[in-house]
Amino acid sequence: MLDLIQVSNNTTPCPAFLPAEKTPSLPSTPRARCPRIRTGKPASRELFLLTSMAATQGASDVLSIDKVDFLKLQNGSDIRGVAIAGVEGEPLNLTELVAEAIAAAFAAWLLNKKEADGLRRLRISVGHDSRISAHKLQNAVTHGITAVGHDVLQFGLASTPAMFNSTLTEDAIHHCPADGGIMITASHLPYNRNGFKFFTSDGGLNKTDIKDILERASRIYEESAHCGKQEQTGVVTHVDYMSIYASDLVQAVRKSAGNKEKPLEGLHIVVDAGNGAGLGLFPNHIPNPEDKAAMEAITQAVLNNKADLGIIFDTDVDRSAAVDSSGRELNRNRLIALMSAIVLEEHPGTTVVTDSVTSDGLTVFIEKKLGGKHHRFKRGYKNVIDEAIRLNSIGEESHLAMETSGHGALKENHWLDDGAYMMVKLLNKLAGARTLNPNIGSKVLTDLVEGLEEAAVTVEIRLKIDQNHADLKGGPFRDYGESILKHLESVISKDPNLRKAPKNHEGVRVSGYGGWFLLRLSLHDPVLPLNIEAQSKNDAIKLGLAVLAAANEFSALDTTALNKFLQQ
Ligand SMILES: O=P(O)(O)OC[C@H]1O[C@H](O)[C@H](O)[C@@H](O)[C@@H]1O
Repeated sequence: MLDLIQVSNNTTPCPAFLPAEKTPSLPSTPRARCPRIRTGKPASRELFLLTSMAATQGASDVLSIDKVDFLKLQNGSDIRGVAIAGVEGEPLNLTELVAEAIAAAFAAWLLNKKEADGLRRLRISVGHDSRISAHKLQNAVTHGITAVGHDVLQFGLASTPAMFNSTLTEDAIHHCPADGGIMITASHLPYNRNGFKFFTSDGGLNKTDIKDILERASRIYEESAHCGKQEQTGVVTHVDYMSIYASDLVQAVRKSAGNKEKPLEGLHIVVDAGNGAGLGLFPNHIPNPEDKAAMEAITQAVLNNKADLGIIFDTDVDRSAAVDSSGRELNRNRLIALMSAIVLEEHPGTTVVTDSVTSDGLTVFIEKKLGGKHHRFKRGYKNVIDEAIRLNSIGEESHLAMETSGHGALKENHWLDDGAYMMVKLLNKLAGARTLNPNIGSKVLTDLVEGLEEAAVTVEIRLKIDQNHADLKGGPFRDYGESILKHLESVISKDPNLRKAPKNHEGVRVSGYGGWFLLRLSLHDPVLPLNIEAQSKNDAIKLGLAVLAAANEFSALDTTALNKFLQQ
């Protein structure tokens, strides 16, 4: 299903859009020389009048743009910003013009990478989730790419894993593989945010690549203020890629049931598809399988409908979780245990890489019950996946990388961070079991996590660092956070009831009172998340008090949330 919507071919691209190293230098005092540019606001706020890139705004030839700190849009290996105005304290910073510059920067970055293969004209797939800012950003991204002479495959509503997959699919009729893919999403974040994830056939881009792209985007954004209106020279093609991707997933389930056409026939499965499609405002709950309200909603739907299984995704389908017919949640540690059971059946002895907040019970389950190895690494889905890839490269076999957040990737699926594929693995198991016993339901899945020890009390408390506090002496919050962790470590070493975890890759993880805690720095925010698991509230309080004793020494750390937990 192809729909060619636009072709043109002329005009010299604005130098701002050329790859960074080829950009001719602009006059040193461009604003004085360019007749189109005048400033009407104080220099400190640098307001340019911009004529180029205006097409997607539907604006007149002249519009104004604020100076933007592009690097602030980096969120690890993603780009995130505010795309809808109106939420107090969250000013708009992901405008269409910013999005255009970022897309042009990605194209320049990708061209640099692909030039070695002789590629001059790129094909970039663009998809989006259900947010209300999706269309305007899709148009902006498309314009940013076509204005520099590359082609766009517009997929429309798509999932993040599908965008990566489009760089691997061999399908000339649908113009695949794409040289690169852009997913417009802010994952499970609130409706006013949006952002980008970028892919090549090597996987998702890493932090260094994102920084490079944002630096290029910043130059493009500022320099484009001096150019005339850009004509789009690239071709835009609409491709119904989700049908291709979905049919691959359906084939996988059929195959696991001996190529039966309808292996799940008769089962009643409830799906919560991120709770935003169509509206994009997430009216019922945050679309996140880690979120309590989200899990309660899908559990209730399963019970009310007497369904056999419930499945829940986040908005861009890279996170997922399930609920069995009795309403038992299969998320967080339980979902990792379940996936480990499935993967270890296929690959005995393999290493399962997880994030840092996984439970001690999970280690025992993977190692003692399943005969695998649990490698507890850092938080962050990209960290976990990259670590699994690294282990394989040094000869340690690993087939599964998962986070308690519901992100997960399998070696057999190109290490694609894919919530839908995780659920397909569960459905495969179910479909396979039903070929032997047509009456079997989701109990076959629940039985696989039998024996997983779980703590009676599980909490995550997020302690904020006040970045403007005098205690930080103007320094970065990360340094302050590190000094808190260091101090905690020394306090712990003097407490005979507590033991630091022998192997630990992130923060301070400590066992004691029959449970454990982990205090670490958030990947992105000025926050120290504290996870505690214990067999009773009393034991959890003892662990919490040990943290509080160290934390109290640091006046820029807000311990209100911890105090509240301790007093409950
Ligand atoms: O470090 P935190 O603030 O808890 O955030 C950690 C989370 O950040 C992002 O959402 C990543 O996509 C997740 O993979 C990660 O788990």
